[in-house]
Amino acid sequence: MLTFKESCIGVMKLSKPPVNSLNLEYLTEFNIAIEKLENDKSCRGVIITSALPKIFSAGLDILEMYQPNTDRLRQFWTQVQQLWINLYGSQVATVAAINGHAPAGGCLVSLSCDYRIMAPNYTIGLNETQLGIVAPFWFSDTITNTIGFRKAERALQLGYMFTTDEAKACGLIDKIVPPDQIMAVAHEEMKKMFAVPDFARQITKNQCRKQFIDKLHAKRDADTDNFVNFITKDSIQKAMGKYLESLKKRKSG
Ligand SMILES: CCCCCCCCCC/C=C/CC(=O)SCCNC(=O)CCNC(=O)[C@H](O)C(C)(C)COP(=O)(O)OP(=O)(O)OC[C@H]1O[C@@H](n2cnc3c(N)ncnc32)[C@H](O)[C@@H]1OP(=O)(O)O
Repeated sequence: MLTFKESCIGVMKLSKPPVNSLNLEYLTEFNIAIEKLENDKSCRGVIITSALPKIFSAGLDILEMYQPNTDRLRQFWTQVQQLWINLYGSQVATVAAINGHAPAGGCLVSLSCDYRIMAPNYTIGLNETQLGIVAPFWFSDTITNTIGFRKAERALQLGYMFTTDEAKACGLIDKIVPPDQIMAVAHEEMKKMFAVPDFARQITKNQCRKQFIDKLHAKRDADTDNFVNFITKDSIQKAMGKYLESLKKRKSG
């Protein structure tokens, strides 16, 4: 993770080649970095983007979920939950500068921010069902809160990956920006949020989001148990094995 501060704005650049997949170590690093910025009194905003060309993040590292060690799998999921709690509940203003594809966990990271700008000709969405897995309730809550129930239900059922244009049309992202302008526009959007007194913006954000974060807090252990029981099922392992094979075939084909 490349993290630096530009005045009162923290910039986090995901930099885990080849595709910024989020494994246990990288999620832990991500959480530490966001918590550090959150606790820095001089930091009012955070921009999340990718240091890699063409990929914002490929989402959760599928290799963590394929033929897993159960203890590690639990730790992995705890870090995924924590990242969502940290980002969705963040008191600083957050902008996702989506400069590449953003499937599944990559989409969730961006949906957890306050504002999303995206470069053209990429794809974004919660594609979990295409892997034969199910987005947990807090993933669904997050997309539903962004694009509304009907569109979210349809997109989740299909595991639909939106083009940048489609994402803009349904409100999954807020603005389409050429890649060379994405950081400049992220700063402009940040300034718009800074024009509102921090405490008023923060209380409003809490009013909108707290109930969803509280829901995960209340069910956190059960959510981890569900995840581990679900992922370790033979049928789910088979589906994930097939998906990994299809990724490799696509590459060679
Ligand atoms: C009631 C029941 C409740 C139960 C609750 C259960 C909850 C379960 C929910 C679990 C949630 C999961 C969320 C996720 O994030 S799952 C991950 C989904 N991600 C994807 O599907 C992305 C797949 N990848 C791609 O589409 C493409 O790789 C790309 C990102 C568009 C990039 O394409 P590109 O052509 O540039 O690159 P390659 O495809 O050649 O990939 C390069 C190598 O990287 C490997 N790879 C890609 N993505 C991942 C990944 N997510 N994890 C691990 N590895 C990945 C790919 O296989 C290549 O590897 P190789 O070089 O070794 O062949």
